[in-house]
Amino acid sequence: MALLTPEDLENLSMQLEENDEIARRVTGLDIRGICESLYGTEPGSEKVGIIPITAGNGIIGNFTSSLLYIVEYFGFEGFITEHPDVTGYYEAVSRGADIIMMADDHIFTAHNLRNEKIVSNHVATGVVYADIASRFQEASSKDILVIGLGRVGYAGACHLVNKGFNVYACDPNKEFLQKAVDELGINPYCSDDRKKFSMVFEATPNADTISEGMIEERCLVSTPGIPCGLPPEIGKKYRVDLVMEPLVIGVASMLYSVI
Ligand SMILES: N[C@@H](CCCCNC(=O)[C@H]1CCC=N1)C(=O)O
Ligand SMILES: [Mg+2]
Repeated sequence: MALLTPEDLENLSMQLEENDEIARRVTGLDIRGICESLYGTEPGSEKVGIIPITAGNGIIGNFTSSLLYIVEYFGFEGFITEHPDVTGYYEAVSRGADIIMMADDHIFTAHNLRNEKIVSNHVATGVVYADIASRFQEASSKDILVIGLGRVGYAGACHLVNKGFNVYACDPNKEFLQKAVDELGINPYCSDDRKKFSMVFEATPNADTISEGMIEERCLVSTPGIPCGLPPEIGKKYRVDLVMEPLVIGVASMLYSVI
């Protein structure tokens, strides 16, 4: 999984404001509205304990402080434990956390101790970015393209199939593609197909995964990025609206999915 860097997490509030405005313009809802509509939930007074984890590559600068900012922005009460790891877990529960958030290099999870709901950042991120793409108000049909069928892309594709969209998907890994065809009934797509889309959900760890032949004149691309799959010159030429930021939208989706 692509690990965040402290630089990815600089000026999150500006990235959030920009994406809130774009989401509102192209879907009619801001991030909060999309999460409420997606999960049918609203924040109560849940207390969120954020635990730094030293496993693997260890602490990422700005990570837990970014989580605290996001938790509070969406109306929850949050705190970062003084200690990391197991000691931090004990501290969070002792301090009355209703929801525990923590991440090693493989899984970033939110676990609600009260209703026992648990979610990974992969699933929550895939679902919310796919949902954003599917809400494009200028979409010309129910056809939607999913690029990447890893843990994030697969979760998003599954959500879109359940919402009744015509899901076309591609992945260089033929096993990932076959699994999605077999289990989700998606239509396999390859870039030399003549079909163009006005809604694209991209979930790959690569740049330049979106090519001119894939997109219609008006098009919404929704992706957690890192890096961005849309080449800037194509974005300009086709007046593409892009919803992309590294952490906030995925974390908001995690929180709303476990309350
Ligand atoms: N153990 C570290 C956090 C490690 C997070 C690694 N996971 C990612 O970078 C994922 C999360 C969203 C995008 N990539 C700490 O507690 O500071
Ligand atoms: Mg995100």
